Amino acid sequence: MLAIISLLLALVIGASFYLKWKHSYWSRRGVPYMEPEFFFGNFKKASLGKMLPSEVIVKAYYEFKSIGAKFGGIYFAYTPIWIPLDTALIKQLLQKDYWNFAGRGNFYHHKNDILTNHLAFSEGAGWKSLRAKLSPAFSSGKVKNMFHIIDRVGDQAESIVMDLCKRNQPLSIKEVQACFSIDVIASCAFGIDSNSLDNPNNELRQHSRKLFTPNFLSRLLEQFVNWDVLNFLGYSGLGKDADNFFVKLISDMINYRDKNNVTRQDFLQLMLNLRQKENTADGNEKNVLARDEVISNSFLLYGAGSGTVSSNMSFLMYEMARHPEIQEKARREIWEVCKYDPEYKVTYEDLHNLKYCDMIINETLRIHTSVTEVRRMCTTDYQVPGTNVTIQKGTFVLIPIWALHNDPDYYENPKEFNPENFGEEKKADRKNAPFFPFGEGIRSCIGMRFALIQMKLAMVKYLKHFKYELNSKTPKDIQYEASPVAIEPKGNVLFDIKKVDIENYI
Ligand code: HEM
Repeated sequence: MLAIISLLLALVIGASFYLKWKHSYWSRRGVPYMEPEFFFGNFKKASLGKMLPSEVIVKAYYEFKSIGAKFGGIYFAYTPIWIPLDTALIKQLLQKDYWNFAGRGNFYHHKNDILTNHLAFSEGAGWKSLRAKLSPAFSSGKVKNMFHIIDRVGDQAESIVMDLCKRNQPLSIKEVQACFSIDVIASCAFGIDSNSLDNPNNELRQHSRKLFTPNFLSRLLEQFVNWDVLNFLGYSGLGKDADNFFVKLISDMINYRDKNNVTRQDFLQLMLNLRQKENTADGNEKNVLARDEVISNSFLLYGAGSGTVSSNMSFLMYEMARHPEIQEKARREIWEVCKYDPEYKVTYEDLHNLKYCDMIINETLRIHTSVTEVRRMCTTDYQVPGTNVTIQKGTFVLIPIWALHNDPDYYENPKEFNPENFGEEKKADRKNAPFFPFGEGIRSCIGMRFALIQMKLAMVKYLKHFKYELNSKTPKDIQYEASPVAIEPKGNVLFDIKKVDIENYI
């Protein structure tokens, strides 16, 4: 008995020394660090729901900045994460030295977990080749071809607002915008009319809700258990239900198009066109894009393109309701572009003339940076320039863009919503101020152009005919909640709607 107790005691003491040693990783490397706590590292409050994970990164940013450090280290449980804060260093990592950080370190299994075998999770040469194949699908010409899809869904959103206005009901912006974004991207990435605006509880929406619900337990499992073991045990990054649903949905659509010779101008078609054969170096033939790659990348565009746009539009409209004078200025610009005609249909080209709306979008992306960090994994040992610190291969890197965008050293009164931050007058100051809501460098967001067009057209649809005020149930101060792809405004955000008096604008 005594022997067993002694053995257990020795194991406990050994384990505790080992875990302490794991938590000394950054101090052993001479990197400033935030003091970790047992088991949780620096994410105890975040794990207990008392803080957002993104707020932990903001806290770390200011802690390191207060001691004049250019970078620092934190721990997710026992996994070290490196946080660079110096803007010159960040630019170097994302641009000149991007090849040292050619991965993101997400959970994926190429053979068995089809939906995670896509551009955003791929690394190195595989990523580079896939990115080159997919990039043409996001050119301005291709995005312009999809404008009519966004416009049609936008009209539907506009009539929903009209209907609510007539019935004197408040608008739940998160709900309507989520359906708006899902319908646009489902049409462009899967080629289906999902009709979430008319039927918010359809099957696609239900599976999407699960997809966008953060799952801390999964993230922990992925950190602690070998990925091949997880896969052997039947674990999938998204859950089996979601896997089966989305794979079947996209496969059915591919089969339908192949069988009926149907073509459309959307992302799915552009990827299907890449299935033609190419010659490989060894003289064989292979598809430029395999069928599974079409499925996983369609799914990626859906996942990356719906949550991000909808959270940003919800923040933007929240700010409009909080700032009636800014809302009014945007509306006047929209009427001007619409040639003061209530029936005028805005064109793709017209959107370029909405300069003040652009400023509002940028200010929203600055202050509420929905993708709060740019994530990388170090793929070859990297000596930080001007130091003797080496970041080891396999280290996670988080670039704290939300913190940088709200740092008073770069933006005066950073918590004040001020579109003038992106006006002509501040152009010179902006050169030194960090602003990269879509990331930076060769791996920045591939969907940026598509996202910006969608947001601007959504502004036209929401603002031209209606005014918004905060409903009494909606807090004046914006609070945040997390989703796996973005942060979004907390809770149900309701606005009271009034139809504008057209006489004031024509
Ligand atoms: C306002 C909306 C959006 C924001 C704020 C946003 C932000 C970002 C950010 C910060 C990244 C990481 C960039 C980096 O690592 O340097 C990213 C990557 C990506 N985004 Fe977006 N995004 C948005 C909309 C979209 C849309 C609409 C799509 C697709 C239609 C999309 C597809 C992607 C993809 C595929 C990647 C991975 C690119 C790669 O690894 O090569 N995003 N996005």
